[in-house]
Amino acid sequence: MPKKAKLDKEALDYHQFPQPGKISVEVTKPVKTQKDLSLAYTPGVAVPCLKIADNPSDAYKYTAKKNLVAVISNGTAVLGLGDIGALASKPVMEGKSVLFKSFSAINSFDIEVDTDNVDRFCSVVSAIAPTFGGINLEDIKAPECFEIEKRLVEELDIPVMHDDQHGTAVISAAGIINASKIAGKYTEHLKIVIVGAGAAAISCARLYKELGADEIYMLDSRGLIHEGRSDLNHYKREFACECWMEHKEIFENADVVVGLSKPGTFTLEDIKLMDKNPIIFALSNPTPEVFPDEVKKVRPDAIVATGRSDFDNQVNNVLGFPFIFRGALDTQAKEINTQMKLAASKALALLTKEPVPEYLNEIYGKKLEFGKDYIIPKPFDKRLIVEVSSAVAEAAIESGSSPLKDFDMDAYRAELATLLEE
Ligand SMILES: NC(=O)C1=CN([C@@H]2O[C@H](COP(=O)(O)OP(=O)(O)OC[C@H]3O[C@@H](n4cnc5c(N)ncnc54)[C@H](OP(=O)(O)O)[C@@H]3O)[C@@H](O)[C@H]2O)C=CC1
Ligand SMILES: CC(=O)C(=O)O
Ligand SMILES: [Mg+2]
Repeated sequence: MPKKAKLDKEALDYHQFPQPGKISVEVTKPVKTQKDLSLAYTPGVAVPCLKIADNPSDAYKYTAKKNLVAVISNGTAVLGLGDIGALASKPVMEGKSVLFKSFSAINSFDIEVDTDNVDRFCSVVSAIAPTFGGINLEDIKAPECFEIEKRLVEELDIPVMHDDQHGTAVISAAGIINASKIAGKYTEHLKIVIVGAGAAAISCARLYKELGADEIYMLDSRGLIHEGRSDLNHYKREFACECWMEHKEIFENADVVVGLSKPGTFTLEDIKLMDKNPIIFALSNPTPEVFPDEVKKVRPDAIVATGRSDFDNQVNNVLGFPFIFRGALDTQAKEINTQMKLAASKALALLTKEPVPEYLNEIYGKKLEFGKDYIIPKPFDKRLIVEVSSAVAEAAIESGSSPLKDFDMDAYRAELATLLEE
């Protein structure tokens, strides 16, 4: 059987057996006796209900809210598959819930909302928000995603983050910090081309600017985004360069290309034009813009990353949202701000340079060492929860997003280290 057909069959079997889907709900209190039932359900359950009615913050004390995040999509930009609808997005959203639980011990439900109307979507999400400690928006297309996130952040008193925007920005920024070091370049001097101008691309460009990069060229399905175009929304206009230029000129001597679009939107010919040690992030999922083995043939000096789990350098938001929400939930942060995102990027970049524990070398079947083929940590690295979540928590407190004052960071790090113990 061809390799692709074999993987397709394995993926379907994985999702179907032994029972359909990837998540279930577990009960955390004893429910074995009449007494248990009278505590868990009526009459006992009325007592915490009335406490919460008197004091809403008691919901964090008596319910699962504190450690529960909703993964919510309307299915309009599912991976790079496009607008396949709410129901068809469910395997991805269940998958995000799996990653929350597996990598940061956060409970999560996936919720697929069948509407592409911004008002309707926002009113559904804000109506169900009391259940949750945080909201992870996923795979909602641009430009609607920007308005949706803005409104929900303003309206709700729990952290709300659109993962495709900020998770992707945090991880790719960490990748750029490390790859530019390996390439012998400064982030401030990079010429960066971003192919795609949607949810992920716009937010990535904003965070790269925070890192000091200011030569950024962005392309959408109609080509270069420049001031002469009359078809740009104001999100794209933020990254319009002054003048139109030829496609060839955009890639000439570029240091970095970040693909956040779909397969085939830039080519090996484009990559050949780039500066020495080019950094190629082909991040579209499941099929990258270009494949690493093809890039390596034309540019052996390239540092290449994809969003996939089956190549080196997985630049994927799986390294972000579990740990960002962990730090935000634990500090009761009201929002996930730029300081928290930058702290996450820097923690990821730093962790990559540390010696890799032996269990990870075993999982990946090779010795992992900071360099061209290891620019970013691996998702199974159990140090991520400690390093990234504590960095996010610290930034939440320092930036004032968290109301907590006397937070014991050493004790918190020690607690984080125990969360993934079997
Ligand atoms: N690795 C990772 O962690 C992540 C990867 N991604 C990937 O990024 C991609 C985009 O996701 P997202 O931003 O959410 O989706 P959006 O739908 O918001 O954006 C898609 C963008 O791709 C652009 N595009 C389409 N065709 C071309 C083309 N020929 N040349 C240049 N740009 C083109 C669209 O242009 P136009 O505006 O003109 O329609 C649009 O700006 C997906 O493949 C997704 O899997 C996303 C998040 C995380
Ligand atoms: C990884 C991810 O969130 C995406 O490709 O949409
Ligand atoms: Mg996504």
